[in-house]
Amino acid sequence: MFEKLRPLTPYLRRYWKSLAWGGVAVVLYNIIKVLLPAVIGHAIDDMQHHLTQTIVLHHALRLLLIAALSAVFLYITRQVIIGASREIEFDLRNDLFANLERQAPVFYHTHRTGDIMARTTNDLSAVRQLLGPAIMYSANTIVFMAAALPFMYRISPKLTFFAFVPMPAASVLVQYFGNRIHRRFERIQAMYSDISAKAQENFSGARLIRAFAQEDAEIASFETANQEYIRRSLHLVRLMAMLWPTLEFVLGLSLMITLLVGGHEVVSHRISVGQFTAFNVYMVQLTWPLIAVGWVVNLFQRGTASIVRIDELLKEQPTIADELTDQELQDRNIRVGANYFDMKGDIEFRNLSFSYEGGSEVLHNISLKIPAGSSLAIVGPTGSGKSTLVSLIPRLIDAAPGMVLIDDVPVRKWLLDPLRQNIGFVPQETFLFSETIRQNIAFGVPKATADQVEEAATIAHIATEILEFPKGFDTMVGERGVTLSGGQKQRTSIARAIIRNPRILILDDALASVDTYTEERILHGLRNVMEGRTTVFISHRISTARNADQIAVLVAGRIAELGTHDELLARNGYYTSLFEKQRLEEELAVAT
Ligand SMILES: Nc1ncnc2c1ncn2[C@@H]1O[C@H](COP(=O)(O)OP(=O)(O)OP(=O)(O)O)[C@@H](O)[C@H]1O
Repeated sequence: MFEKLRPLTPYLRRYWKSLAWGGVAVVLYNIIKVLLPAVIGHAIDDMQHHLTQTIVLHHALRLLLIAALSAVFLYITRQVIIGASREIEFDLRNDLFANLERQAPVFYHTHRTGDIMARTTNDLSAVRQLLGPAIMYSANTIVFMAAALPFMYRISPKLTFFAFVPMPAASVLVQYFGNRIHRRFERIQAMYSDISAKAQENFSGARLIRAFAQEDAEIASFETANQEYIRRSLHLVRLMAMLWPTLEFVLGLSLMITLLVGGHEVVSHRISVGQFTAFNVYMVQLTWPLIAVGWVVNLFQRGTASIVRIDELLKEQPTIADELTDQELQDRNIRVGANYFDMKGDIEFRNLSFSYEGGSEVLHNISLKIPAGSSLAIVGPTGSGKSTLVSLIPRLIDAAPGMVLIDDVPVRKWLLDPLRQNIGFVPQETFLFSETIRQNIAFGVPKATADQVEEAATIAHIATEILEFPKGFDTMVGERGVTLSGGQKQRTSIARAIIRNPRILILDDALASVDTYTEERILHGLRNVMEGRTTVFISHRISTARNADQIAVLVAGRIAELGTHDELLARNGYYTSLFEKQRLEEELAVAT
């Protein structure tokens, strides 16, 4: 079990001072507490001999002092140990989030959000309980036992021996139940992850579920999962329900033995009534800690199951990360000096072939140069690999080394930060945060001024619509605010890319939801802003593509045609047929 706790070592080391102070407080608390039965025993013995008002008062004061001191040390124990457990939980949560934040986008395709959420909440809380209450109670139990045993032994070795006879049985029981609790708890947590994932998908997919009238089916399916969860939980409850009374029975057994053996010792005058009472008080004091062992074991088992699950996420290495060796970094710095982070914006795909993990090849032997300051439009049938191709530029996915280059340097030999800071990317699926429109546009540019935000919005042709909202740019978006239309979201997303003042702008079908008139005005604005910068845009519309310096037609992962609008029309291929089709559509639209 301790092997499984190894991931906690660095955190425990960080708070060793607090934990050491907690340890000192535990020792002092228990030393004080162990004096209580002795005082009671003396008081009772005194009652049988020479009891005076003063002696009673003395005993009472001693008890008061013990109560006061033990209260103080208990306070310190709880404050320090529970406090440290909260601090460790805080650090773990931060580390977890930071590691999740570094993962490549593909990580979130292969891991369910609900499962990740369950690990960062429920499991984290189980680990905190292990570090706080579980450690505190077990330390208290162990120290109190160690402190009380010499006192009990002094009263009567024989009585001590018999009183503790049932204890090995308790330890065997705890061990046996502990293993089973651990296994059951793991199964419960796995089910909890499933339920969280299901709930999360239902909330995100609310529109789809309503549109397909699948509420009842989803409720039924959720209930099935929930039933399985409760079934597994009740399994654990049954186990716990057996553990506690069994432990209590074992303790009852030892109290009975104490009475039998102790009574005999008193009758034969080997120990006094006071001593016998003190012994019983020790046994009673031991009852709760020993019963708590069952609970503590449960906390330990839950905590270890959870730390394993958390550690899996902590150990996850980002599949896309900086690949420059220190030597390469140094060489590059010397060669380019302070301008290392500067980018001209030349893009090249060199004999690029690409397949997603476990899948067949999506892009085949693509060679293409996009000179800095020029524009490239990519058109092609759906699923032909357009998004895949542009995602390789900011390394959202990685091709084999040397296949994608910027300024003649393979993208994998760029540092991720400067690479991505120089690229404005508008993905196919827009995502806005539940913040103000201003914050959404200024995302990644925290120092952006109000003027810059408005200017970016003007170029993206969204400013007028934003200013019509009662709170203008300070309007909240999403769950706590307005719902923007698909086209408004796209344009906000374009403004977000523009404000970064990127050397390379990539628009992945980012004008699909705006009408052709607005599209033309946005493109016109972009042409001015992107003067001397590189633009790559994917489109299904000829109207978007026609003015680009180069147009690439991608069919089934290969470049089928490449050239300017006029050159491609002259070839009479896919591009021409797309052009004819769209011209016909336009004519029909005008005619009707
Ligand atoms: N994350 C992924 N994992 C595995 N396969 C993927 C992934 N993303 C895309 N693909 C596959 O790669 C191929 C190309 O997809 P891609 O999204 O690049 O096409 P596209 O030309 O942009 O399509 P569209 O015009 O419909 O957006 C498709 O067959 C798709 O199923």
